[in-house]
Order: sequence, then structure tokens, then C-alpha cells
Amino acid sequence: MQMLPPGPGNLGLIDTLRSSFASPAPVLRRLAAEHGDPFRVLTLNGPITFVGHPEALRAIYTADPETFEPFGVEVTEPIFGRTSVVVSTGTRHRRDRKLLAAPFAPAAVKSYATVVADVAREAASQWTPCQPFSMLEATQSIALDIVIRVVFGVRGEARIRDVRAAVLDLIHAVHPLILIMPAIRRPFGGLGPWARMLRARAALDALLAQEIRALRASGEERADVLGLILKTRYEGGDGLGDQEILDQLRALLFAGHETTAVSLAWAFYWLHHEPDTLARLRAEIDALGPEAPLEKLLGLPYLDAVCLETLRIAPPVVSVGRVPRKPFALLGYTFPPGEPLVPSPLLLHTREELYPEPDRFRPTRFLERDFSPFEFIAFGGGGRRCLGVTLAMVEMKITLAILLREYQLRLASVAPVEHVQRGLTMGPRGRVPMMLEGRRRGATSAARGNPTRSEPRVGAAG
Ligand code: HEM
Repeated sequence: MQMLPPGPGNLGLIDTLRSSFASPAPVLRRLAAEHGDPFRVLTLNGPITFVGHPEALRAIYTADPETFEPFGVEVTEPIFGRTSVVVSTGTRHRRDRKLLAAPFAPAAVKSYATVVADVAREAASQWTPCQPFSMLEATQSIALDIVIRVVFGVRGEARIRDVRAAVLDLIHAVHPLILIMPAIRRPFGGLGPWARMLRARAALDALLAQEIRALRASGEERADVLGLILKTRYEGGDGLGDQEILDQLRALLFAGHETTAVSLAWAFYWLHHEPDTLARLRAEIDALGPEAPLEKLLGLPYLDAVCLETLRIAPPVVSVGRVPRKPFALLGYTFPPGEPLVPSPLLLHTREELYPEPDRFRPTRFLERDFSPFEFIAFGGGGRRCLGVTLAMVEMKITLAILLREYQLRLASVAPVEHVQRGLTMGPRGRVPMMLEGRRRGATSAARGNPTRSEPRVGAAG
């Protein structure tokens, strides 16, 4: 049995720079064509093997979860928090995933659809006809407000405003150097980026701690994620402590905000780039009528296919690796403990035999056949698969359906947009400029007037 897969040796300066600051996709696809899949490269952080082969992904995602450590958690731990489900391992990880399953179960998530629809309409009410606006900024604002209202359960205009400001402070305080250079995680007399991040994190934590205390004191049963976290108990009867809840909430913010925002911005981009696809989606949405229950929108097959195709062609999370704890056999190779394997959606989602003409945006491919969990990995896989997958799909489907039904938009520029590295995620280069052409006939009463604020409540989808 061969020990390790072939590869180019060192990644080289140009490919390192292109992968880190532009797009890793062309580099990875070229290396897979030259050396096969999987292939191994020596990077500045040591050797890494990239994997986009479905059989290899099956082996990784179905292995006993104790086989691997998550890769690179030291990068995100200071933001997500030491006890959060994104970075924890072993018994704690399994236990917390179980506890967090309730607020992210499909029944709970569907009850958030009304809030998603309100938030999307509020964002669109800022658009002025014939003035360009940034679709990426709009979707960032939508995704952020959904986290604040659905995950944190914050209510009331003033309180939502305060929490939004604290969240934005923290997001802006997460300087890329803190992530890639642990050596600068020092106070520097309170002036450096680390100190700024700690201050912003403490300010947000203080606001969220007030939310937790108020909810515990009121004893109110709430259907938002925080409400369900407080209600859910481990098997022994204990729940999460306040500091652990703060870590989970922060992790959910960072895991769920930018990922959904860039995916939505890409969906709007591709739909307006491909008029036939947009027309087919509109016809499907319009056929349900202007007052269609949200539940019905969530069941539309072409809308589902559009979201999946967006996540296939432009996956926002591209390097979620696994580090074997013991020798791991894969497609005839044996990986030593400590040597990271990185399942790559950029490689898997562009395999010709699975996705013919992979660079074309063609949602019908998801109606023509089913893809296994080892053939579509935008949400990762195995025991660490994205916990927020149902919420992300609800956010994407409801936002697209409501805004496409009620607004006529167009791209403000026809120039092609690249899928590039943007901090922890990948997304469109630039701001995705679009233009509002006007309201469409048949907009609902909620769209025409001032949308009212709703809160997550069980059975509210529709
Ligand atoms: C389009 C949007 C999203 C995409 C593409 C996405 C993708 C991913 C990926 C690739 C992973 C890593 C999976 C792995 O290691 O195999 C992940 C993990 C995770 N995601 Fe998402 N995500 C999205 C939205 C969300 C949302 C909305 C939330 C919740 C608010 C969320 C919460 C999480 C959590 C908690 C984890 C860690 C799971 C664990 O380690 O056990 N994600 N996500």
C-alpha cells in the first residue's frame, strides 16, 4: 500500500498567493488534473491532502468520529469560543450537537420562515428605483438580522439596533491577522487588533448575557434558538451554563451569517445572469399566487434546485479539514496521524462525471438525479455536518421567493464575477451591484405596506 498520494511538492509562491488572496479553485482543479484526486501539497503550514473523490469522501464521512480532530480550530477558537460546538471534540461535541439538534430540527426551523420573510421585505424596502445598490450588503444585512431575531431571539427595535451594532463591531474587529498569526494575540497596551477584538467580544457577550438572564428570569417558553437551548437538557438533566451558551451563540453567528449572505448574493447574481432560469423560477413561484403560504414556497422543487446549484457552483466554505488521530487508510493510501485531509467541494462539485459542464449554472441537474451526501458537500458531512443546513435553506428559499415575486431587479454590471476568498468564507468578488427596476404586479399587502415585526412561533410557517 502506497503511503501518501502524489502531488506537486511545494505549492509555490504564486499558487499560495492565488489560493489565499484570490481563488483557490483554478489552482486546485489544475493540480487535480495533473496529479489525480486526492493530491498532496506542501503548504506554509505543512502538508495537506485535498480530496474531491466521492469514494474518498464516503470513507472520511462514514469513519468513526473519533478517527479525526477538526483541522485548524486554533484559527477560529478565539471568536467561536472554546466550548462552542464548532471547535469542541469528543464527548462534549457529540453531547452539544444533540442538545442543539432541537432548535435546528426542521419543525422548529419552519416556524422561523415568517421572520425571514419580514426581514427580507424590510431590507428590500431600503431599495430606491433606478439607483444601484449592493446585493451583497443587502443579503449580509438580511442574514445578520435573521441571526439576531431567530437565533438570539432579540425583540424590540432599540434592542435589535444595539445588538446589531455590537455584532458589527465584533465582525469588523476580527482582523485577518488575528486569524492567521496567533503570535499577535497579545494586548499591546489595549491598542492592538487582539485587544480590540476582545473588547468587541465582551460588549456583545454582555448584551447577550442580559438576554439569557432576562429569559431565565421570565420563565417564558420561546421558540427561537436561544429559547430552545435554554429549555433543552442533557440526558443527566443539566443544561448549558451561561458562558457555554454565549460561546454557542457566537459560533452560530459566525457559522451562519456570512455563509448564508454570500450564497444569497450568488443566487441573485446567477438568476439575473441567466434570464431563462430566472423566468422558470418566477413562473414556479407566481403559479402559487401572491399570498401563497410560506410552507408552499418552501416545497417548490425548482427553487430548491436553484439553491443547491448556487451552493454547488459557489460553495462558501471550502476548507473544512480533518486530522487523523491514528493511521487512516483511504483509496489505497495510508495517512499518518496529524496529517490533514481536506474534503474539497471545489473539486467534487466540478467533477464532469457528476456535474457535466460544471461551470454552467444549471439547476435542472438537481431535478434530473439525486446526489448522495458524498457527491454534494456544500454543508460538509459526517458527524460534523452543518447544524444550520435547514435554516440556511429556509433563509435562501424564502428570501429568494419573496423578493423575486415582489421586485423586478437587474444586474448593474454584466461583467463576470469571480468566486474568491473573503476571510473565513468564499464569495463573490466585489459588492454584486444590482438595480431595482420596480415593484412587480401581484406584490402582497405586506410588501406594499410597512411590514410588521413577527417573532418565531411554533407552526408559524405560512
Ligand atoms: C449557506 C449557508 C451555510 C453553509 C454553506 C454552511 C456550511 C457549513 C460547513 C461546510 C460546515 C462544516 C461541516 C464539516 O465540518 O463537515 C458547517 C458547520 C457548521 N454550521 Fe454551517 N453553513 C451554512 C449556514 C449555517 C447556519 C445558518 C448555521 C446556524 C445558524 C450554521 C451552523 C453551523 C454549525 C454550528 C456548524 C458546526 C457543526 C459541527 O462542527 O458539529 N451554518 N457549515
